[in-house]
Amino acid sequence: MSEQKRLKELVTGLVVAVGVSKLVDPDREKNEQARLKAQANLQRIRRKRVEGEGDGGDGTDASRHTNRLEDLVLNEYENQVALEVVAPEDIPVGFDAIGGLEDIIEELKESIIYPLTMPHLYRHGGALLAAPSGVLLYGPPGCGKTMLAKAVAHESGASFINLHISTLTEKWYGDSNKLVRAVFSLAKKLQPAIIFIDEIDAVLGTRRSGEHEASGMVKAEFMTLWDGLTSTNAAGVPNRIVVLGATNRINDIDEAILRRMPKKFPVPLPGIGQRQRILQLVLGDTKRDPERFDLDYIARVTSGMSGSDIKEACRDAAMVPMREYIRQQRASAGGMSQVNPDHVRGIRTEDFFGRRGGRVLAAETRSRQTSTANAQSNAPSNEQSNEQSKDSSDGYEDVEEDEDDKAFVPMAAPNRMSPASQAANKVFTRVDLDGHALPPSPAPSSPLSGRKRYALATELVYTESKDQYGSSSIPIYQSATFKQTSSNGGNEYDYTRSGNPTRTHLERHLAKIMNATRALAVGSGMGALDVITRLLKPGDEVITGDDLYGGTNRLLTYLKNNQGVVVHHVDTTNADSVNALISDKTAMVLLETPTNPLIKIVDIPSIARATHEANSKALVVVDNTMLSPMLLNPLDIGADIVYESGTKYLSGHHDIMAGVIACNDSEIGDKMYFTINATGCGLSPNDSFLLMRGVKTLAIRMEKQQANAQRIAEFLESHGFRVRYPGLKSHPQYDLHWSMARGAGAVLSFETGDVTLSERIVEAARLWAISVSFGCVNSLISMPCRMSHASIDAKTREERQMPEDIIRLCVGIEDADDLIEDLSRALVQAGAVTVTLDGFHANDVDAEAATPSA
Ligand SMILES: N[C@@H](CCSC[C@H](N)C(=O)O)C(=O)O
Repeated sequence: MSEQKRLKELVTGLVVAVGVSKLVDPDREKNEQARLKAQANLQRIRRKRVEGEGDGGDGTDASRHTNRLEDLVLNEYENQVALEVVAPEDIPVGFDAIGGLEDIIEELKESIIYPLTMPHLYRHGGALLAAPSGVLLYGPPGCGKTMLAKAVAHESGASFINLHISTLTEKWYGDSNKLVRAVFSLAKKLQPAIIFIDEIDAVLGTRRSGEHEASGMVKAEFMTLWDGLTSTNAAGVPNRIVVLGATNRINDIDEAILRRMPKKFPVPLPGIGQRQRILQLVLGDTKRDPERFDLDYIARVTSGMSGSDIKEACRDAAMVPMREYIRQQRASAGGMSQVNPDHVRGIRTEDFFGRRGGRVLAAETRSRQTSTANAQSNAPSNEQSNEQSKDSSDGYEDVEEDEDDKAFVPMAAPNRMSPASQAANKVFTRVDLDGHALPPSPAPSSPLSGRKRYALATELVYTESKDQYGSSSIPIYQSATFKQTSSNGGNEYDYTRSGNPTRTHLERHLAKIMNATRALAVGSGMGALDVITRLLKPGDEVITGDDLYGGTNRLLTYLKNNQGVVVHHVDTTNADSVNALISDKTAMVLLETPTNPLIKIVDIPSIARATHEANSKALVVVDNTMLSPMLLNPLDIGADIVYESGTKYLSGHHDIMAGVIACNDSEIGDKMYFTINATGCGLSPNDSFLLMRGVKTLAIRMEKQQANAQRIAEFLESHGFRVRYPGLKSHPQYDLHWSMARGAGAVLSFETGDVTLSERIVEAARLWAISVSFGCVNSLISMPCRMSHASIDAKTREERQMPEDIIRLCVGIEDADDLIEDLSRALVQAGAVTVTLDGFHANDVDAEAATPSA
């Protein structure tokens, strides 16, 4: 046999032998690798402990009573578990990297670290002074529970067994139990040791009927061995092993397991101070726009977000300047060949509020910063029952530990904090216009927080609240006052005039759907305009329409007569008329579109552009009540402030009065919030709840109301009436309207040419209620000059050419045929139409009065 042939046979034999051995024991290789890795792991622990031996400078004796690690012989299962062991010295997180948790840390030291590290001190107290064998950290995901657990291991010098569910899940029946036994036997060999189980609810969740037998056996085995930890060894030395669990679903943990963790520590969402630190750390050396980045503001609006959410929001925001730069480069002549990272602009506040498709909401030339406050912390106290501490099941994963996690410093629940740490963690770091601590005011609903932005119909329904019970609907916090934790305050809310959780929830939701960074809810639409017009001072000039809601006209007239504000009424459908009046005294341009009741259309983008070009300080304010955010977002097309009567479409049932305001400018938002707090016009908790409920059905109501309105408008037009409705092609500003809006709304008007005829029609209607207002689910009919606009005196109405006979129809969600039938009958009964064998036709209407003017 040649040398070459022999070599070939040898190699073949070896290959076969290895193959056969694999067939005989497919896990052999895996086990061997585990053994080697585990040995390497333990070797590191041993080396560290030997280095630390005799180093009793800190008063601890971590190495005392420890088994000689070089003598450790591990079985195959212990080897598998040993893969999850981390030497305390290898954990880069200590208590000094955690801020705001002093009380919890102190308790952790007393109840775990000292008994683990100085057992001789505790011996005289017997079992009473031993470390508890189980400790639970619970709270929302992404708040640093894992980091806290690791810090405990680091500080105590204990071996850290980071137990993953996959470690205990073995395919061979019975192996899982062996692994559980290995966890405890290894912990005994390595003690002091911490067995850390993240998401303990997944491993040791509530036992249920029908549960797999193996799973039940694992839990039973785990509990038996856990109970054994309380026993002492032959020398009377207690075990120094603690099972440390972390969960964001405390209610899902088996009762029997919970009893074995007598110490429970809430780790709530980060407070304002922690969020500032998180932002500092996560943003690191990310380039910031010195003029347009407000870290404090971002810290405030991220209230209610976990550390991992904030990190995700930062990641999204940081992409905006980069994306913008790449687009510019692609579009430029130089293309991508001349990219220079130094030319990428710094991150701005507005980058945190990007909109779907990367379109940034913020107007390029205007500051988009907003100040807001904090949401309530929902973390229950240590003593609270499990039921009370159930966290919302929002499906977020807890953050993986990495360097960035140093930022996820949890804050103790307020009622656990000492006055000193409360002072250090003072919640309200901002002051109002008078220099007083700024109480809570609304933050936007969704700084991106890494989540997809849905279509409006979805966003209207989808709410993000971290209610402690996961309530689907925001609770009504029917409370005027909120208890504080010390004389310094310390809680998020103090007095409902200043802020109320139900109102805050609504305001955040409104901000989201109105494409604003700040929304405010007050007692009525006119209350909203009152808040806005308090931005004016004597000598300021306001330019507004000549076809204007009566209440708006009344308030402006009051300001003109009593507050030294100059008010110009012009035809705002003609942008040139507005432009001609703009001067450096112009403080506000106040627009309605469609106008009420003549349904004229105003070109918001053109007027806003011209206004801002002529006077950058002038504010463009839009009353969007006629369309609602469902059909128009004036802030997207140049407005600075938008307001609406929440009594109308937003609530939809005419069972509350409400007003909402939205903007994207922090200073303006602060000023308006100041007025609301100072005057006490904030929306009540109960009405906030109702408005929130109404908003959720806005899309479906508006859809039906609009479809009905279109049918009615076409019906009237086809019977010879001149109808004012932007859904009709005959509307002279049809194209302009559709260039801005997503729908025509559900308010239309028509004239009869005769006031008494109009009266007869209105009074003959049965299904159509004679009522002011609009946007409600039931249909209304009114004569504006007698009703909603009666506050405009007859002379002014005449000057402004308001047709006294005009009838306004506000269409509801009823069956359209019923509405048409009732209206037909009313028209016939009132004598407004001539009936022929072919149907009926409007009697001659004064064409001049009835033709909508552009
Ligand atoms: N009597 C009230 C009339 C309210 S009108 C309500 C609504 N804005 C509408 O246009 O119908 C008043 O004096 O303000």
